[in-house]
Order: sequence, then C-alpha cells, then structure tokens
Amino acid sequence: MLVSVWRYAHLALALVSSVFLLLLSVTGVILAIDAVNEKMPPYRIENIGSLDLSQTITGLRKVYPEIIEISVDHNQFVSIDAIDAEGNTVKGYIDPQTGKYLGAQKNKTQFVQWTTALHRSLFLKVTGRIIIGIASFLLFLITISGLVLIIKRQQGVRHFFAKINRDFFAQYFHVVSGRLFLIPILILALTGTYLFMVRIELLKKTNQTVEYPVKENETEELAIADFSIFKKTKLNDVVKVEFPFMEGDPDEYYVLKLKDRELTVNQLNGAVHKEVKYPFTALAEQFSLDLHTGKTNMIWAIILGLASLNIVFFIYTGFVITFKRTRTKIKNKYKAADAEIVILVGTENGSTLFFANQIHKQLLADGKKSLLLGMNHYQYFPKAKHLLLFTSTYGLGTAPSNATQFEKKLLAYPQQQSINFSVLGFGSKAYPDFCAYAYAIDKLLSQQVWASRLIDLHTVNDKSVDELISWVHHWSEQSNIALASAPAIYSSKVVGLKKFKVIARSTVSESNSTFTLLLKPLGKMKVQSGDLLAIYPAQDQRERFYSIGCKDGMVQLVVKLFPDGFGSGFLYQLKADQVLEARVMANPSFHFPKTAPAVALIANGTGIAPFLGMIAENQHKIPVKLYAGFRKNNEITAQYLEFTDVQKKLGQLNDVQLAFSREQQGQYVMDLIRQDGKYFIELLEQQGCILLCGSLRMQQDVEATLNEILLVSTGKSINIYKENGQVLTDCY
Ligand SMILES: Cc1cc2nc3c(=O)[nH]c(=O)nc-3n(C[C@H](O)[C@H](O)[C@H](O)COP(=O)(O)O)c2cc1C
Repeated sequence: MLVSVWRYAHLALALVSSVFLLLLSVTGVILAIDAVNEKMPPYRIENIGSLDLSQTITGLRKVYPEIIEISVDHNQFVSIDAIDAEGNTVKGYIDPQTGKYLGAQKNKTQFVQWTTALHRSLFLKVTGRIIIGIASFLLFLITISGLVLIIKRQQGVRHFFAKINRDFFAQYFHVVSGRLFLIPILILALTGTYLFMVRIELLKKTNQTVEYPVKENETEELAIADFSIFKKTKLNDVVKVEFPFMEGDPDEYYVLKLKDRELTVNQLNGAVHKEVKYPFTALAEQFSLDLHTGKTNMIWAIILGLASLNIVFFIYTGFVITFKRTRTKIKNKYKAADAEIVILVGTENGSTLFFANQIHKQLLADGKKSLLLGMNHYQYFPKAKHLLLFTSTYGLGTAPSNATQFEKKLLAYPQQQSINFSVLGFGSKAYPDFCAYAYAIDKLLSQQVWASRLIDLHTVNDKSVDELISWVHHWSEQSNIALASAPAIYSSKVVGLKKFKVIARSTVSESNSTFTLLLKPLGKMKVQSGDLLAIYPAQDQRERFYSIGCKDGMVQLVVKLFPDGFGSGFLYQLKADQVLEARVMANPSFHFPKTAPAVALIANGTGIAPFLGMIAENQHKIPVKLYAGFRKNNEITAQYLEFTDVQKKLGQLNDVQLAFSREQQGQYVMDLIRQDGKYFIELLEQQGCILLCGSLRMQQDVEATLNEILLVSTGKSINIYKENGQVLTDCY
C-alpha cells in the first residue's frame, strides 16, 4: 500500500513535469558539452593559486603600461584589457606571470546562447523562469520519491547498494541508473530550484557596505608591490580588478571584485577605502550556479551532462514501465455475483495480469462466465465453480502491491459453495523465496472448507511461457475447459498482422456444418501445420484461433459454423480473392515430429485440420496412421477420404480409420484405438509419437484408453510417454 502511494506520487510528478524535464535535460546536455568544451583551450596557468595580486599587477605593469582591467573567469583563465608598450590595445587571455598574450576571448555561439535562454526561461521571461523553477522543484520531489522506492525495493537502506535483479530492461536500467545518478540529479534539482528562487527575488539580497576612515599613517605613498591588500589577495580569489581611470588622482580607486565582496582601494597607498560585503544568498547563488552548470570543473561538468542525459532515458524507461504496468485493459462482462470462473491476479508490474487476461479473454470468447480481478478485490462469488489465482511474489517472499489485503479478505469472506481452486505462482529463481507468496496462498486456500484443489500449484520462473503452458494443459485437462496452448498467445510480443488471400471455401449443408477455407499468404511468412491462425472478425481486440494445416504453401482451416458464431460466421462470409488480415501464432510444441520413427495422428471434428497439412507435407514418408472421429459420414468426411486416398498412394500416409458416432453402429475414436491397441503399444515403445487434436473430452477419453492398454501390457502409464515428449496435444 505504502509502495503504491510513493509509486503514484513518483509517476504523477513525472507526468506533470516530463515535457519540461525533457527540455531541460536535453538543453542541459548541450550546455554541459559547452562547459567541457570551454575548458579545452590551454589558457589555464598551473600555479594560479600561489600568485598574489601585488606580484601579478607589478609584473603586468612592465608589459602593459596602461591597464584598464584584469579578470579571472570561472575556468581560472586570466584576461586583460590593456595597452601594451607599443600602444596597441590588447584584449584577451594572458599568462599572468609573464603577461604573454595567449588568445582572444570568444563569445558564446548563437546556438549556445539560444540554448541557455531556453534552459533558463523558455524565452518566456519571468513566466518561463517560474515554470522552470517549478519543474526543478518537481525533479527534486521525483528524486526523493524515487529514492524511497529504491529503498523499499531493496528491502531497506542497508541493501541500497546490493545487487539489483533484472526483471526487464527498462526497469533494471531505471533502478540501476537511478541509484548511480541520484546525487548529481538531486544537486541539479536543488541548485536549479535555489537559482530560481534567488532570480525571481524570493530570497532577499542586500549588500553590507562599510566605509573605512582614512588613517594617519596612510598618507604616505607606497609601491603597488607593497599594498598589503594586494599581497594578501590570491589571484584565484579575484573576479576582477578595475584600474583607476586617472593615475595619481587620489579620488580614483582600484575596484577589487572578489568572490565574496568588493573593495575600493586607494591607488596611492593601497588602503581599503570601502568594502561591500555580499550577502550569504549571493554567495550561495554563485555556489549553486557553479554546481548547477559544472563550469568550474570539467569532471563535474561531464557528470552533470551524463546525469542530464540520464534524465532523458529515465523519462523513457519510466514510461515503458508504466505502459507495461497498465497496458493490460481488463474487460469484465460478468459481475462477482454471476461469475462462474473467477481469476484473481496478484501483480506489481503487470506481467502476471497480462497472462491472466489472455486466459480470461479466451474463456469469455468461449462463452464462459469469467471474471478477472485484482486479489485485493476478493469477495463473495456465489456462482463460482473455479477460482484461479495467478500471483507474483515480491520483497522477501511477500505479496505484490495489489494483493496485500487478500489474506485478510479470504478469511473475512468464506464462500458458501464448494469451489475448485488452482494457484499459479509467477516468480524468479534469482530470489531465494521463489514464488513464496503463491505457496503461502496455496496453503491458505487448501485450509478453507469450501476450497477443493483442482490441480497442484504450478510455478512460472521468469515469465516462462512454456511453464505457463504446462499449467494450461493440466488445468484444461482437469477442468474440461478448453484453453489454447500456442505460446504466441501468451507472448507479449505482438507479431504484426499478415495478409492472406482467400483461395477457396467449401460450403455447409443441412447434414454438414463444417467447411474448409484455403488461404494464400501474401508475402513471405513462417508457418507450419499445427500453428494457430488468430483472426480479428470485428477488427478490435477480440481474437479467435484456428488450427492451421499447410498445403502447397497455403494455409487450410477446418471450421465448424456455429449459428451466430463470431469467428466462424466471419470466416464463412469470406469470398474468393478477398483479403484477410490475421496473425500466425507459432505452436512449436505441436509441430510434426520429423525425427520420430512412426506417428499416429488422432483427431475429432475440426481437430483434423493440422493433420491434413502434416500428411500433405510428409515428404520423408514417415509411417503415419490417422484416426479421426466425427458425428456423421457426410460430404466433408468424404472429402477427407478422397484426400487420404491420394496421400496413401503417394506413400505419405499408411492407414486411415474414421469413426462416426451418430451413424448406425455408433463408434468413437477410442474404439478405433482399442482395436489397434497392439499398434499403439509398439509405437510408443519404439519411440514413436502420438499427436492429439480436437476436443478436450476426446483427449481425456483417448488418454484414459491408452493408459488402460499400456498399464496392462507394459505396466507404464501414459504420463511416462507424455513426459518423454511422445504424446503431443492441442485440444480445446
Ligand atoms: C523487487 C523485486 C522483488 C522480487 N522478489 C521476488 C521473490 O521474493 N520471489 C520470487 O519468486 N520472485 C520475486 N520477484 C520476481 C517477480 O515476482 C517476477 O518477475 C514476476 O514475474 C513479476 O510479475 P508482475 O510483473 O506481475 O509483478 C521479484 C521481482 C522484483 C522486481
């Protein structure tokens, strides 16, 4: 909860100030480069700190009989405005020890002047300065809230510098560079705010002036070399020395501008006539300016430049993190009172929500009453039959930020009916408490009288889609509710839509509601039988998936037309030559096993689609048998048989057996399997593969039948072959 407050504050401040901060950081980088550049010419004299003013002026007087002023800038370059022995005017950098002319003073380029003005006031005078001042102050608050977030993330100040585990690049970069540039950015923010306050005169600056009366012994004249104030003053403390206009006139003075005060000095005897002390605010202003601009130190200027550049990346990575966290938009159709499947998500950075939403969308598309909520929204779910808990783990094995209330609420709202639950933990093995919060929740749920475990807790390390799919398979099998298992569905990387031309579509009839659709990819694309095609009938977020069978470089779908079917209705109205936009979702765990010694393909209904493609592409003539179950023997099953006849003649298919459940002597595909029990035992024992595609019900029945046969003859259960990768499924 506390983390969210800081996080929202951090985000809100960043949102408000990002445009200005972006502008300030980009211009800041340019000005930092200029500050570094400025120091490049070799005008700096090494021992400037050891020279005093009396030596310097005495020496320079020999080279320049008439001096108007001497200045020492922030780079400690000494410049002079004077007339030399030949009567030439000299303006530029000199060596203060020898008077040697080193080079002309250069004005800032137009571009740097423009950038400076933009950086200081956005060309908006006082209004601009106020905006910039506020942006600097917001940067200060952002830095502080960021600091708190890093401390919380690292589990305390003690671990502030401990290793940061990499979640995803933007976040890793944001945290690591946040830690690295914390101090320079804090300094930039504070000095920027201070300069703004001084410049708009929020802080008062009043000089303190002291006039010194002339002392008796000060009437005698002294040589400059003997002026005690000049002897005491080191050259590196000087900002400027203005020389008297008329030499010898006691009413004309030296004006000595130092960093903290200004002195008026008698030109005949060196007595201090007047002293103007600058207030603390003015000194602090100068100090802030030096710190803010890095103009006094090249290394500091480089650090500030990098820090400014980093702010640009901060803004970018910060928005990437926010986008990731908020990109998943939940659409709920059902209320808590009506939902039959409730998915509760515990998430900090949104990735678990993304996975949960992919499942939720499929369930809704399948007509299931699914509800997706954050774990803190746990309440009574009077119609719920299934409770799915997807949660990440944070901190020291604790709840993510939207699950902090869950345990309390779970105990406060005991459900009134029995509900099947399944917990899926998301975490990272880089942390010692891998998925600890998911384990804790799983245990807590198992202790509730109303909760009955449907499947054991599964874990997902580092957002592994394969591990998620393992849960999908198990949960689907046990709940008898279809979920797609193509990894691409759960991958956050969205592959672009591709165009397909409709080549042919068969028609449905009273006795047959299934049709085939042949599509030609327009342009190059990677697609294999067993992959899925995602279509978007309403060109919105709603997708429907169909198994692909590949044939002569084309994609064939077998679709059952449902009355008012969102996907099937859309596909059925397509006409030849029409162009369809769709996405191919690779499904590598259901590709034809090219190295298997023999393969059995088992399907029911439209599940035959990928197998038609696999047989057509079996150029290596791996021994293949096809077993398929349908309701009726009709035009479409006749088409399948025509196809398999051709394939048998080509040697790409050894045998085909069809079962019809609604014909006389109703038969199911399991009956065919039982009849060929011996073949299946040998197939699996000799490392052959079985592929299953169709309804989940058929998958369960087929697996139960095979299990029975196997146990009797080999004593091994089907699970051994499944784990060995010899039984591949894509059922829905
Ligand atoms: C600061 C931080 C602490 C984490 N602590 C743990 C932990 O203790 N145990 C664990 O298994 N995973 C831990 N993780 C990994 C996350 O749980 C994992 O990346 C998860 O997939 C994130 O899901 P989310 O994006 O839905 O929040 C941590 C990640 C971060 C960034």
